[in-house]
Amino acid sequence: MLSSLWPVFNQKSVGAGGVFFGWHKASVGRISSIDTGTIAFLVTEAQKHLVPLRRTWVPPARGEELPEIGAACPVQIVLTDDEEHQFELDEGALESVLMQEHVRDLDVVVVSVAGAFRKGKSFLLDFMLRYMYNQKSNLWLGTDEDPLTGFSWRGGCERETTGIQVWSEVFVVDKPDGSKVAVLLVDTQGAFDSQSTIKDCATVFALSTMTSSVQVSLILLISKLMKGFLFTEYGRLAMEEIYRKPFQTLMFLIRDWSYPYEHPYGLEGGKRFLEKRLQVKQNQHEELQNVRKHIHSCFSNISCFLLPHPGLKVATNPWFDGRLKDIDDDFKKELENLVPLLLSPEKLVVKEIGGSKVTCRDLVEYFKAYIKIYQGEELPHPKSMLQATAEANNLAAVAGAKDSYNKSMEQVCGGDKPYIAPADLERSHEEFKQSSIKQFRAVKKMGGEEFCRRYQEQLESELDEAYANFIKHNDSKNIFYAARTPATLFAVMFAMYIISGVTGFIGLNSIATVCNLVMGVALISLCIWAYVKYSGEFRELGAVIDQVAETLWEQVFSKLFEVARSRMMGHTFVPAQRKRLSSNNNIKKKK
Ligand SMILES: Nc1nc2c(ncn2[C@@H]2O[C@H](COP(=O)(O)OP(=O)(O)OP(=O)(O)O)[C@@H](O)[C@H]2O)c(=O)[nH]1
Ligand SMILES: [Mg+2]
Repeated sequence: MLSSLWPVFNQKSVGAGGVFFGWHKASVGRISSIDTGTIAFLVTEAQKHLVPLRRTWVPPARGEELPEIGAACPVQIVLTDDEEHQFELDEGALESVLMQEHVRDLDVVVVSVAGAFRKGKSFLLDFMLRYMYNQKSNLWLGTDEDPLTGFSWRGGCERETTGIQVWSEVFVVDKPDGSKVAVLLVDTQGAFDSQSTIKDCATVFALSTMTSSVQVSLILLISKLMKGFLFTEYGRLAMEEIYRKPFQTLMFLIRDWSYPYEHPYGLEGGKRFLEKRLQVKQNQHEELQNVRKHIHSCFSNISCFLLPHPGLKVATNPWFDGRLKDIDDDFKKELENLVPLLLSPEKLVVKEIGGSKVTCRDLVEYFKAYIKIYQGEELPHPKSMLQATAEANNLAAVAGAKDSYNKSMEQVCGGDKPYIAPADLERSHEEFKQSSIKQFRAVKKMGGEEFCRRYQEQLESELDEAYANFIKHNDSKNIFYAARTPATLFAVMFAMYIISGVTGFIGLNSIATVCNLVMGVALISLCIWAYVKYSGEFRELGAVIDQVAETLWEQVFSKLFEVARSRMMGHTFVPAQRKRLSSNNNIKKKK
Protein backbone atom coordinates (compact mmCIF):
# COMPACT_ATOMS: atom_id res chain seq x y z
CA MET A 1 0.00 0.00 0.00
CA LEU A 2 2.81 2.37 0.84
CA SER A 3 4.49 1.83 -2.48
CA SER A 4 1.21 2.12 -4.34
CA LEU A 5 0.39 5.51 -2.79
CA TRP A 6 3.85 6.94 -2.83
CA PRO A 7 3.95 7.88 -6.50
CA VAL A 8 0.74 9.87 -6.00
CA PHE A 9 2.74 12.29 -3.91
CA ASN A 10 6.07 12.21 -5.51
CA GLN A 11 7.04 10.56 -8.74
CA LYS A 12 10.76 10.85 -8.17
CA SER A 13 11.21 10.36 -4.48
CA VAL A 14 12.79 7.32 -3.01
CA GLY A 15 10.92 5.14 -0.52
CA ALA A 16 11.90 5.77 3.06
CA GLY A 17 11.07 4.34 6.44
CA GLY A 18 8.55 6.00 8.69
CA VAL A 19 6.11 7.30 6.12
CA PHE A 20 2.67 8.09 7.38
CA PHE A 21 -0.40 8.82 5.33
CA GLY A 22 -3.14 11.13 6.41
CA TRP A 23 -5.21 13.52 4.34
CA HIS A 24 -4.92 17.13 3.64
CA LYS A 25 -7.58 19.58 2.75
CA ALA A 26 -5.53 21.28 0.03
CA SER A 27 -5.02 18.04 -1.77
CA VAL A 28 -8.59 16.73 -1.60
CA GLY A 29 -9.32 15.09 -4.93
CA ARG A 30 -5.82 13.84 -5.29
CA ILE A 31 -5.58 11.70 -2.21
CA SER A 32 -8.66 10.40 -0.55
CA SER A 33 -7.81 7.02 0.86
CA ILE A 34 -6.11 6.19 4.10
CA ASP A 35 -4.35 2.91 4.48
CA THR A 36 -5.67 1.83 7.84
CA GLY A 37 -3.39 -1.21 7.86
CA THR A 38 -0.40 1.05 7.52
CA ILE A 39 -1.67 3.33 10.23
CA ALA A 40 -2.25 0.45 12.61
CA PHE A 41 1.29 -0.67 11.98
CA LEU A 42 2.75 2.75 12.56
CA VAL A 43 0.68 4.03 15.46
CA THR A 44 2.69 4.58 18.62
CA GLU A 45 1.49 5.85 22.00
CA ALA A 46 1.97 9.48 20.99
CA GLN A 47 0.15 8.99 17.74
CA LYS A 48 -3.08 7.95 19.40
CA HIS A 49 -3.63 11.69 19.62
CA LEU A 50 -2.78 12.43 16.04
CA VAL A 51 -4.58 15.03 14.02
CA PRO A 52 -5.17 14.78 10.27
CA LEU A 53 -1.95 15.53 8.53
CA ARG A 54 -0.07 15.28 5.34
CA ARG A 55 2.28 12.49 4.69
CA THR A 56 5.19 12.82 7.08
CA TRP A 57 8.08 13.72 4.92
CA VAL A 58 11.41 12.04 5.29
CA PRO A 59 13.99 14.26 3.68
CA PRO A 60 16.08 12.27 1.24
CA ALA A 61 19.67 13.38 1.70
CA ARG A 62 21.26 12.98 -1.69
CA GLY A 63 23.95 10.35 -1.73
CA GLU A 64 23.59 9.79 2.00
CA GLU A 65 21.83 7.17 4.00
CA LEU A 66 18.26 8.02 4.84
CA PRO A 67 17.70 8.70 8.52
CA GLU A 68 15.75 5.99 10.27
CA ILE A 69 12.71 7.54 11.86
CA GLY A 70 9.42 6.25 13.07
CA ALA A 71 6.16 7.67 11.84
CA ALA A 72 5.85 10.93 13.68
CA CYS A 73 2.95 13.34 13.50
CA PRO A 74 1.51 16.47 15.09
CA VAL A 75 -0.15 15.85 18.46
CA GLN A 76 -2.87 18.18 19.69
CA ILE A 77 -2.06 19.04 23.30
CA VAL A 78 -4.26 22.10 23.85
CA LEU A 79 -7.78 21.92 22.52
CA THR A 80 -10.03 24.87 21.90
CA ASP A 81 -13.73 25.22 22.20
CA ASP A 82 -14.88 27.89 19.76
CA GLU A 83 -18.30 28.29 21.34
CA GLU A 84 -17.28 28.46 24.98
CA HIS A 85 -13.93 30.05 24.20
CA GLN A 86 -12.26 27.69 26.60
CA PHE A 87 -8.95 25.87 26.42
CA GLU A 88 -8.31 22.39 27.64
CA LEU A 89 -5.06 20.51 28.07
CA ASP A 90 -4.97 16.93 26.80
CA GLU A 91 -2.71 15.62 29.54
CA GLY A 92 -2.58 12.12 28.07
CA ALA A 93 -1.40 13.46 24.73
CA LEU A 94 1.17 15.72 26.35
CA GLU A 95 2.51 12.93 28.52
CA SER A 96 2.65 10.51 25.61
CA VAL A 97 5.12 12.88 23.98
CA LEU A 98 7.10 14.27 26.90
CA MET A 99 7.18 11.25 29.17
CA GLN A 100 8.76 8.94 26.59
CA GLU A 101 11.46 7.11 28.47
CA HIS A 102 14.41 8.28 26.39
CA VAL A 103 13.59 11.98 26.79
CA ARG A 104 11.70 12.56 30.01
CA ASP A 105 14.75 13.33 32.12
CA LEU A 106 16.54 15.41 29.49
CA ASP A 107 16.61 19.19 29.61
CA VAL A 108 14.12 20.45 27.09
CA VAL A 109 14.45 23.03 24.34
CA VAL A 110 11.00 24.24 23.33
CA VAL A 111 10.81 26.01 20.00
CA SER A 112 7.42 27.49 19.27
CA VAL A 113 6.12 29.62 16.42
CA ALA A 114 3.39 32.12 17.20
CA GLY A 115 1.72 34.96 15.40
CA ALA A 116 -1.28 35.97 13.37
CA PHE A 117 -3.25 33.32 11.48
CA ARG A 118 -2.46 32.41 7.85
CA LYS A 119 1.06 33.74 8.06
CA GLY A 120 2.96 30.53 7.36
CA LYS A 121 3.73 29.31 10.89
CA SER A 122 3.13 25.64 10.19
CA PHE A 123 4.89 26.02 6.84
CA LEU A 124 7.99 27.33 8.61
CA LEU A 125 7.85 24.59 11.23
CA ASP A 126 7.84 21.97 8.49
CA PHE A 127 11.16 23.31 7.27
CA MET A 128 12.39 23.13 10.86
CA LEU A 129 11.35 19.48 10.87
CA ARG A 130 13.38 18.90 7.71
CA TYR A 131 16.36 20.41 9.46
CA MET A 132 15.88 18.29 12.57
CA TYR A 133 15.59 15.09 10.59
CA ASN A 134 18.52 15.85 8.36
CA GLN A 135 20.69 18.37 10.12
CA LYS A 136 23.94 16.56 9.47
CA SER A 137 23.50 17.18 5.77
CA ASN A 138 24.11 20.49 3.99
CA LEU A 139 21.17 19.62 1.80
CA TRP A 140 18.65 19.46 4.63
CA LEU A 141 16.25 21.73 2.75
CA GLY A 142 15.42 18.77 0.51
CA THR A 143 15.01 18.28 -3.19
CA ASP A 144 12.98 20.37 -5.63
CA GLU A 145 10.27 17.78 -6.01
CA ASP A 146 9.36 16.98 -2.44
CA PRO A 147 6.05 18.30 -1.14
CA LEU A 148 6.28 19.93 2.26
CA THR A 149 4.79 17.79 5.01
CA GLY A 150 4.63 17.59 8.78
CA PHE A 151 2.46 20.07 10.68
CA SER A 152 -0.65 20.58 8.62
CA TRP A 153 -0.49 23.75 6.49
CA ARG A 154 -2.47 25.00 3.54
CA GLY A 155 -3.29 27.95 1.36
CA GLY A 156 -6.52 29.90 1.49
CA CYS A 157 -7.98 32.34 3.93
CA GLU A 158 -9.49 29.97 6.51
CA ARG A 159 -7.47 29.11 9.59
CA GLU A 160 -5.85 25.70 9.79
CA THR A 161 -4.11 25.14 13.13
CA THR A 162 -6.18 25.31 16.30
CA GLY A 163 -5.04 25.24 19.91
CA ILE A 164 -1.49 24.05 20.39
CA GLN A 165 0.16 21.11 18.66
CA VAL A 166 3.54 19.53 19.24
CA TRP A 167 5.55 17.20 17.05
CA SER A 168 5.28 13.68 18.44
CA GLU A 169 8.96 13.01 18.01
CA VAL A 170 11.11 14.78 20.57
CA PHE A 171 14.55 15.14 19.00
CA VAL A 172 17.55 14.23 21.11
CA VAL A 173 20.50 16.44 20.21
CA ASP A 174 24.10 16.39 21.47
CA LYS A 175 25.24 19.90 22.25
CA PRO A 176 28.90 20.83 21.67
CA ASP A 177 29.47 20.91 25.47
CA GLY A 178 28.65 17.19 25.58
CA SER A 179 25.19 17.53 27.11
CA LYS A 180 22.13 15.90 25.57
CA VAL A 181 18.98 17.93 25.16
CA ALA A 182 15.46 17.17 23.96
CA VAL A 183 14.02 19.45 21.30
CA LEU A 184 10.26 19.92 21.09
CA LEU A 185 8.66 21.78 18.18
CA VAL A 186 5.39 23.57 18.92
CA ASP A 187 2.81 24.95 16.49
CA THR A 188 0.16 27.37 17.71
CA GLN A 189 -3.21 28.67 16.67
CA GLY A 190 -2.93 31.94 14.75
CA ALA A 191 -4.14 35.13 16.33
CA PHE A 192 -6.84 37.46 15.02
CA ASP A 193 -8.89 34.93 13.04
CA SER A 194 -12.60 35.57 12.78
CA GLN A 195 -13.63 32.93 15.37
CA SER A 196 -11.33 33.85 18.23
CA THR A 197 -11.69 36.55 20.82
CA ILE A 198 -8.76 38.69 21.91
CA LYS A 199 -8.66 36.64 25.10
CA ASP A 200 -8.29 33.41 23.07
CA CYS A 201 -5.44 34.89 21.08
CA ALA A 202 -3.73 36.23 24.18
CA THR A 203 -4.11 32.86 25.92
CA VAL A 204 -2.44 30.91 23.12
CA PHE A 205 0.26 33.52 22.83
CA ALA A 206 0.92 33.58 26.58
CA LEU A 207 0.93 29.77 26.86
CA SER A 208 3.43 29.60 24.05
CA THR A 209 5.61 32.33 25.59
CA MET A 210 5.54 30.84 29.08
CA THR A 211 6.40 27.33 27.97
CA SER A 212 8.95 27.93 25.21
CA SER A 213 12.63 28.71 25.39
CA VAL A 214 12.76 29.95 21.81
CA GLN A 215 9.77 31.77 20.47
CA VAL A 216 9.55 32.78 16.86
CA SER A 217 6.99 35.54 16.63
CA LEU A 218 5.51 36.40 13.29
CA ILE A 219 4.07 39.63 14.57
CA LEU A 220 5.79 42.65 15.89
CA LEU A 221 2.77 44.14 17.60
CA ILE A 222 2.86 41.85 20.59
CA SER A 223 1.64 44.64 22.79
CA LYS A 224 -1.70 44.33 21.05
CA LEU A 225 -1.93 40.69 22.08
CA MET A 226 -0.68 40.90 25.58
CA LYS A 227 -2.20 44.28 26.25
CA GLY A 228 1.21 45.22 27.50
CA PHE A 229 0.85 43.47 30.81
CA LEU A 230 3.00 40.45 30.18
CA PHE A 231 6.04 42.45 29.27
CA THR A 232 5.71 44.98 31.99
CA GLU A 233 4.12 43.64 35.15
CA TYR A 234 5.01 39.95 34.83
CA GLY A 235 8.59 40.77 33.87
CA ARG A 236 8.93 43.16 36.80
CA LEU A 237 7.45 40.70 39.30
CA ALA A 238 9.60 37.86 38.02
CA MET A 239 12.72 40.00 38.24
CA GLU A 240 11.88 40.86 41.85
CA GLU A 241 11.43 37.19 42.67
CA ILE A 242 14.28 35.50 40.85
CA TYR A 243 16.54 38.36 39.75
CA ARG A 244 16.51 36.90 36.27
CA LYS A 245 14.72 37.57 33.04
CA PRO A 246 11.75 35.20 32.94
CA PHE A 247 11.92 34.30 29.25
CA GLN A 248 14.77 33.38 27.00
CA THR A 249 14.89 33.82 23.24
CA LEU A 250 12.43 35.82 21.21
CA MET A 251 12.92 36.13 17.49
CA PHE A 252 10.70 38.44 15.50
CA LEU A 253 10.33 37.07 12.02
CA ILE A 254 9.27 39.66 9.48
CA ARG A 255 8.05 37.81 6.40
CA ASP A 256 7.66 39.22 2.88
CA TRP A 257 10.29 41.86 3.59
CA SER A 258 10.17 44.17 0.61
CA TYR A 259 12.80 46.76 1.47
CA PRO A 260 16.14 44.97 1.30
CA TYR A 261 17.63 48.19 -0.03
CA GLU A 262 16.90 49.80 3.37
CA HIS A 263 17.60 46.85 5.66
CA PRO A 264 19.07 43.72 4.04
CA TYR A 265 17.44 40.31 4.52
CA GLY A 266 18.54 38.20 7.45
CA LEU A 267 19.65 38.81 11.00
CA GLU A 268 21.79 41.92 10.49
CA GLY A 269 19.08 43.82 8.64
CA GLY A 270 16.57 42.63 11.22
CA LYS A 271 18.71 43.89 14.07
CA ARG A 272 18.87 47.40 12.68
CA PHE A 273 15.17 47.36 11.84
CA LEU A 274 14.28 46.22 15.35
CA GLU A 275 16.49 48.79 17.02
CA LYS A 276 14.61 51.47 15.15
CA ARG A 277 11.24 49.94 16.02
CA LEU A 278 12.02 49.58 19.69
CA GLN A 279 13.20 53.13 20.08
CA VAL A 280 11.19 54.96 22.70
CA LYS A 281 9.86 58.28 21.47
CA GLN A 282 8.29 61.03 23.48
CA ASN A 283 5.14 61.27 21.39
CA GLN A 284 4.32 57.53 21.67
CA HIS A 285 1.39 56.25 23.67
CA GLU A 286 2.44 55.34 27.22
CA GLU A 287 1.56 51.65 26.79
CA LEU A 288 3.71 51.38 23.69
CA GLN A 289 6.53 53.14 25.51
CA ASN A 290 6.25 50.65 28.38
CA VAL A 291 6.41 47.61 26.12
CA ARG A 292 9.45 49.01 24.40
CA LYS A 293 11.14 49.74 27.74
CA HIS A 294 10.34 46.43 29.39
CA ILE A 295 10.60 43.92 26.60
CA HIS A 296 14.36 43.72 27.16
CA SER A 297 13.88 42.94 30.82
CA CYS A 298 11.63 39.99 29.93
CA PHE A 299 13.74 38.20 27.32
CA SER A 300 17.41 37.34 27.61
CA ASN A 301 17.86 37.48 23.88
CA ILE A 302 15.78 39.38 21.35
CA SER A 303 16.49 39.30 17.65
CA CYS A 304 14.76 39.94 14.38
CA PHE A 305 15.06 38.25 11.00
CA LEU A 306 13.91 39.70 7.70
CA LEU A 307 12.63 37.04 5.33
CA PRO A 308 11.96 37.74 1.65
CA HIS A 309 8.70 36.94 -0.11
CA PRO A 310 8.61 33.24 -1.12
CA GLY A 311 7.24 33.99 -4.57
CA LEU A 312 3.86 34.22 -6.22
CA LYS A 313 3.34 30.48 -6.55
CA VAL A 314 3.56 30.08 -2.79
CA ALA A 315 1.19 32.91 -2.11
CA THR A 316 -1.40 32.42 -4.82
CA ASN A 317 -1.25 28.99 -6.48
CA PRO A 318 -3.93 26.74 -4.93
CA TRP A 319 -2.02 23.64 -6.08
CA PHE A 320 1.23 24.66 -4.48
CA ASP A 321 2.23 21.80 -2.18
CA GLY A 322 5.50 23.06 -0.82
CA ARG A 323 7.91 21.86 -3.49
CA LEU A 324 11.13 23.82 -3.44
CA LYS A 325 11.06 24.30 -7.21
CA ASP A 326 8.06 26.62 -6.73
CA ILE A 327 9.74 28.75 -4.07
CA ASP A 328 11.93 31.78 -4.85
CA ASP A 329 15.69 31.32 -4.47
CA ASP A 330 16.07 34.32 -2.15
CA PHE A 331 13.56 32.82 0.24
CA LYS A 332 15.26 29.42 0.20
CA LYS A 333 18.65 31.02 0.78
CA GLU A 334 17.43 32.98 3.79
CA LEU A 335 15.56 29.96 5.12
CA GLU A 336 18.83 28.05 5.06
CA ASN A 337 20.32 30.78 7.23
CA LEU A 338 17.32 31.17 9.52
CA VAL A 339 16.60 27.61 10.65
CA PRO A 340 20.15 26.75 11.84
CA LEU A 341 20.16 30.02 13.79
CA LEU A 342 17.38 28.54 15.89
CA LEU A 343 18.07 24.83 15.81
CA SER A 344 21.75 24.06 15.29
CA PRO A 345 23.16 22.25 18.34
CA GLU A 346 25.28 25.19 19.49
CA LYS A 347 22.33 27.59 19.30
CA LEU A 348 19.80 25.46 21.17
CA VAL A 349 18.56 27.19 24.31
CA VAL A 350 17.34 24.99 27.15
CA LYS A 351 14.12 26.10 28.79
CA GLU A 352 14.75 27.67 32.18
CA ILE A 353 12.20 28.68 34.77
CA GLY A 354 13.13 30.42 37.97
CA GLY A 355 16.79 29.98 37.14
CA SER A 356 16.71 26.19 36.86
CA LYS A 357 16.68 24.09 33.74
CA VAL A 358 13.45 22.38 32.84
CA THR A 359 13.25 18.72 31.83
CA CYS A 360 10.53 17.20 29.65
CA ARG A 361 8.95 15.78 32.81
CA ASP A 362 8.92 19.23 34.44
CA LEU A 363 7.37 20.78 31.35
CA VAL A 364 4.28 18.61 31.83
CA GLU A 365 3.79 20.19 35.27
CA TYR A 366 4.20 23.69 33.87
CA PHE A 367 1.63 23.08 31.15
CA LYS A 368 -0.83 21.77 33.73
CA ALA A 369 -0.30 24.76 35.99
CA TYR A 370 -0.53 27.38 33.25
CA ILE A 371 -3.61 25.96 31.57
CA LYS A 372 -5.44 26.13 34.90
CA ILE A 373 -4.95 29.86 35.28
CA TYR A 374 -6.05 30.51 31.71
CA GLN A 375 -9.32 28.65 32.12
CA GLY A 376 -11.07 31.49 33.92
CA GLU A 377 -13.32 34.12 32.39
CA GLU A 378 -10.70 36.84 32.55
CA LEU A 379 -7.08 36.90 31.57
CA PRO A 380 -5.06 36.07 34.68
CA HIS A 381 -3.28 38.75 36.62
CA PRO A 382 0.52 38.60 36.32
CA LYS A 383 0.64 37.80 40.02
CA SER A 384 -1.35 34.60 39.52
CA MET A 385 0.86 33.73 36.57
CA LEU A 386 3.85 34.04 38.84
CA GLN A 387 2.07 32.04 41.52
CA ALA A 388 1.31 29.29 38.98
CA THR A 389 4.94 29.30 37.89
CA ALA A 390 6.09 28.96 41.50
CA GLU A 391 3.59 26.14 42.08
CA ALA A 392 4.62 24.26 38.95
CA ASN A 393 8.24 24.91 39.83
CA ASN A 394 7.78 23.21 43.20
CA LEU A 395 5.61 20.42 41.80
CA ALA A 396 8.25 19.65 39.19
CA ALA A 397 10.89 19.48 41.94
CA VAL A 398 8.61 17.13 43.91
CA ALA A 399 8.10 14.91 40.85
CA GLY A 400 11.84 14.77 40.13
CA ALA A 401 12.73 13.94 43.75
CA LYS A 402 10.01 11.29 43.95
CA ASP A 403 11.20 9.70 40.74
CA SER A 404 14.76 9.41 42.13
CA TYR A 405 13.39 7.79 45.29
CA ASN A 406 11.31 5.30 43.28
CA LYS A 407 14.24 4.41 41.05
CA SER A 408 16.53 3.80 44.04
CA MET A 409 13.89 1.71 45.83
CA GLU A 410 13.29 -0.30 42.65
CA GLN A 411 16.97 -1.21 42.74
CA VAL A 412 16.50 -2.62 46.23
CA CYS A 413 13.09 -4.26 46.10
CA GLY A 414 11.77 -3.90 42.54
CA GLY A 415 9.74 -6.55 40.77
CA ASP A 416 12.70 -8.76 39.88
CA LYS A 417 14.47 -8.44 43.24
CA PRO A 418 14.10 -11.15 45.91
CA TYR A 419 12.41 -10.63 49.27
CA ILE A 420 14.36 -8.29 51.56
CA ALA A 421 14.27 -8.22 55.37
CA PRO A 422 11.80 -5.53 56.55
CA ALA A 423 14.44 -3.82 58.70
CA ASP A 424 16.79 -3.50 55.70
CA LEU A 425 13.94 -2.17 53.58
CA GLU A 426 13.15 0.44 56.20
CA ARG A 427 16.79 1.48 56.36
CA SER A 428 16.92 1.88 52.56
CA HIS A 429 13.68 3.87 52.66
CA GLU A 430 15.08 6.27 55.26
CA GLU A 431 18.29 6.71 53.32
CA PHE A 432 16.61 7.31 49.95
CA LYS A 433 13.97 9.53 51.50
CA GLN A 434 16.64 11.78 52.95
CA SER A 435 18.54 12.01 49.67
CA SER A 436 15.29 12.65 47.80
CA ILE A 437 14.44 15.53 50.16
CA LYS A 438 17.98 16.82 49.74
CA GLN A 439 17.50 16.74 45.96
CA PHE A 440 14.23 18.65 46.32
CA ARG A 441 15.87 21.29 48.48
CA ALA A 442 18.81 21.64 46.12
CA VAL A 443 16.56 22.65 43.18
CA LYS A 444 16.23 26.41 42.78
CA LYS A 445 12.62 27.17 43.52
CA MET A 446 10.32 30.15 43.45
CA GLY A 447 7.79 31.19 46.06
CA GLY A 448 9.92 31.58 49.19
CA GLU A 449 10.85 29.23 52.04
CA GLU A 450 7.37 28.92 53.58
CA PHE A 451 5.80 28.07 50.20
CA CYS A 452 8.47 25.43 49.45
CA ARG A 453 8.00 23.89 52.91
CA ARG A 454 4.43 22.93 51.94
CA TYR A 455 5.70 21.09 48.92
CA GLN A 456 8.42 19.40 50.94
CA GLU A 457 5.73 18.09 53.28
CA GLN A 458 3.77 16.87 50.27
CA LEU A 459 6.90 15.11 49.02
CA GLU A 460 7.46 13.45 52.38
CA SER A 461 3.93 12.12 52.57
CA GLU A 462 4.07 10.90 48.97
CA LEU A 463 7.32 9.07 49.74
CA ASP A 464 5.72 7.43 52.77
CA GLU A 465 2.83 6.29 50.61
CA ALA A 466 5.22 4.90 48.06
CA TYR A 467 7.09 3.13 50.89
CA ALA A 468 3.85 1.52 52.07
CA ASN A 469 3.39 0.11 48.58
CA PHE A 470 6.97 -1.13 48.47
CA ILE A 471 6.37 -2.93 51.79
CA LYS A 472 3.26 -4.62 50.45
CA HIS A 473 5.10 -5.59 47.30
CA ASN A 474 8.01 -6.95 49.32
CA ASP A 475 5.69 -8.88 51.65
CA SER A 476 3.99 -10.51 48.71
CA LYS A 477 7.35 -12.05 47.78
CA ASN A 478 7.61 -13.77 51.17
CA ILE A 479 6.13 -17.24 50.77
CA PHE A 480 5.54 -17.55 54.51
CA TYR A 481 3.62 -14.33 54.46
CA ALA A 482 1.54 -15.61 51.55
CA ALA A 483 0.89 -18.87 53.39
CA ARG A 484 -0.37 -17.14 56.50
CA THR A 485 -4.04 -17.08 55.58
CA PRO A 486 -4.32 -20.83 54.86
CA ALA A 487 -2.15 -21.58 57.93
CA THR A 488 -4.46 -19.52 60.15
CA LEU A 489 -7.57 -21.17 58.68
CA PHE A 490 -6.04 -24.62 59.16
CA ALA A 491 -5.16 -23.73 62.74
CA VAL A 492 -8.75 -22.57 63.36
CA MET A 493 -10.12 -25.78 61.89
CA PHE A 494 -7.72 -27.89 63.93
CA ALA A 495 -8.56 -26.05 67.17
CA MET A 496 -12.29 -26.32 66.50
CA TYR A 497 -11.97 -30.01 65.72
CA ILE A 498 -10.20 -30.70 69.03
CA ILE A 499 -12.58 -28.52 71.08
CA SER A 500 -15.70 -30.02 69.49
CA GLY A 501 -14.33 -33.56 70.13
CA VAL A 502 -13.59 -32.81 73.79
CA THR A 503 -16.83 -30.91 74.46
CA GLY A 504 -18.89 -33.59 72.67
CA PHE A 505 -17.19 -36.23 74.79
CA ILE A 506 -18.05 -34.49 78.07
CA GLY A 507 -21.60 -33.82 76.94
CA LEU A 508 -21.45 -30.10 76.10
CA ASN A 509 -23.15 -30.72 72.77
CA SER A 510 -24.17 -27.13 72.07
CA ILE A 511 -20.54 -25.95 72.28
CA ALA A 512 -19.46 -28.88 70.10
CA THR A 513 -22.06 -27.85 67.48
CA VAL A 514 -20.83 -24.24 67.45
CA CYS A 515 -17.24 -25.48 67.06
CA ASN A 516 -18.29 -27.70 64.15
CA LEU A 517 -20.01 -24.71 62.57
CA VAL A 518 -16.91 -22.53 62.91
CA MET A 519 -14.83 -25.38 61.45
CA GLY A 520 -17.21 -25.55 58.49
CA VAL A 521 -16.99 -21.79 57.93
CA ALA A 522 -13.17 -21.95 58.08
CA LEU A 523 -13.16 -24.79 55.56
CA ILE A 524 -15.44 -22.91 53.15
CA SER A 525 -13.33 -19.79 53.57
CA LEU A 526 -10.22 -21.79 52.77
CA CYS A 527 -11.82 -23.17 49.58
CA ILE A 528 -12.98 -19.69 48.50
CA TRP A 529 -9.53 -18.22 49.26
CA ALA A 530 -7.83 -20.92 47.19
CA TYR A 531 -10.22 -20.27 44.30
CA VAL A 532 -9.66 -16.51 44.45
CA LYS A 533 -5.88 -16.96 44.44
CA TYR A 534 -6.06 -19.43 41.57
CA SER A 535 -8.54 -17.58 39.34
CA GLY A 536 -7.97 -13.93 40.27
CA GLU A 537 -11.76 -13.44 40.46
CA PHE A 538 -13.72 -12.09 43.47
CA ARG A 539 -10.59 -10.38 44.74
CA GLU A 540 -12.51 -8.28 47.25
CA LEU A 541 -13.76 -11.47 48.92
CA GLY A 542 -10.20 -12.79 49.01
CA ALA A 543 -9.05 -9.52 50.61
CA VAL A 544 -11.72 -9.83 53.33
CA ILE A 545 -10.64 -13.38 54.13
CA ASP A 546 -6.98 -12.25 54.22
CA GLN A 547 -7.92 -9.39 56.52
CA VAL A 548 -9.87 -11.62 58.93
CA ALA A 549 -7.07 -14.19 58.93
CA GLU A 550 -4.50 -11.48 59.57
CA THR A 551 -6.51 -10.10 62.50
CA LEU A 552 -6.88 -13.58 63.96
CA TRP A 553 -3.18 -14.18 63.50
CA GLU A 554 -2.24 -10.92 65.14
CA GLN A 555 -4.78 -10.99 67.96
CA VAL A 556 -4.86 -14.67 68.85
CA PHE A 557 -2.17 -16.90 67.43
CA SER A 558 0.83 -14.61 67.68
CA LYS A 559 -0.16 -13.75 71.27
CA LEU A 560 -0.54 -17.45 72.10
CA PHE A 561 2.88 -18.12 70.63
CA GLU A 562 4.36 -15.27 72.67
CA VAL A 563 2.74 -16.60 75.87
CA ALA A 564 3.96 -20.12 75.14
CA ARG A 565 7.45 -18.85 74.38
CA SER A 566 7.67 -16.72 77.52
CA ARG A 567 6.30 -19.61 79.69
CA MET A 568 8.96 -21.90 78.29
CA MET A 569 11.64 -19.31 79.04
CA GLY A 570 10.13 -18.59 82.47
CA HIS A 571 9.21 -14.92 81.72
CA THR A 572 6.02 -13.05 82.35
CA PHE A 573 4.22 -12.24 79.13
CA VAL A 574 4.45 -8.69 77.80
CA PRO A 575 2.75 -8.33 74.41
CA ALA A 576 5.35 -7.52 71.72
CA GLN A 577 4.82 -4.48 69.53
CA ARG A 578 4.34 -5.52 65.92
CA LYS A 579 6.31 -3.14 63.88
CA ARG A 580 4.79 -3.57 60.48
CA LEU A 581 2.46 -5.73 58.36
CA SER A 582 -0.42 -3.32 58.14
CA SER A 583 2.13 -0.92 56.79
CA ASN A 584 -0.28 1.75 55.66
CA ASN A 585 -1.73 2.15 59.10
CA ASN A 586 1.69 2.08 60.56
CA ILE A 587 2.73 5.06 58.50
CA LYS A 588 -0.43 6.98 59.10
CA LYS A 589 0.04 6.57 62.82
CA LYS A 590 3.56 7.94 62.54
CA LYS A 591 2.25 11.07 60.87
N1 LIG B 1 3.33 35.49 1.45
C1 LIG B 1 3.82 34.49 2.16
N2 LIG B 1 3.11 33.36 2.22
C2 LIG B 1 3.65 32.35 2.94
C3 LIG B 1 4.89 32.43 3.61
N3 LIG B 1 5.13 31.26 4.23
C4 LIG B 1 4.08 30.48 3.95
N4 LIG B 1 3.19 31.11 3.18
C5 LIG B 1 1.90 30.62 2.70
O1 LIG B 1 0.95 30.95 3.69
C6 LIG B 1 -0.13 30.02 3.64
C7 LIG B 1 -0.50 29.61 5.04
O2 LIG B 1 0.47 28.78 5.59
P1 LIG B 1 0.27 28.05 6.99
O3 LIG B 1 1.59 27.51 7.37
O4 LIG B 1 -0.89 27.12 6.94
O5 LIG B 1 -0.09 29.30 7.87
P2 LIG B 1 -0.40 29.34 9.44
O6 LIG B 1 0.17 30.61 9.95
O7 LIG B 1 0.07 28.10 10.08
O8 LIG B 1 -1.96 29.42 9.42
P3 LIG B 1 -3.02 29.03 10.60
O9 LIG B 1 -2.68 27.66 11.02
O10 LIG B 1 -4.34 29.13 9.96
O11 LIG B 1 -2.81 30.03 11.68
C8 LIG B 1 0.34 28.89 2.76
O12 LIG B 1 -0.30 28.98 1.53
C9 LIG B 1 1.81 29.14 2.56
O13 LIG B 1 2.21 28.75 1.28
C10 LIG B 1 5.61 33.67 3.52
O14 LIG B 1 6.67 33.86 4.07
N5 LIG B 1 5.01 34.65 2.77
MG1 LIG C 1 -0.85 26.59 11.09
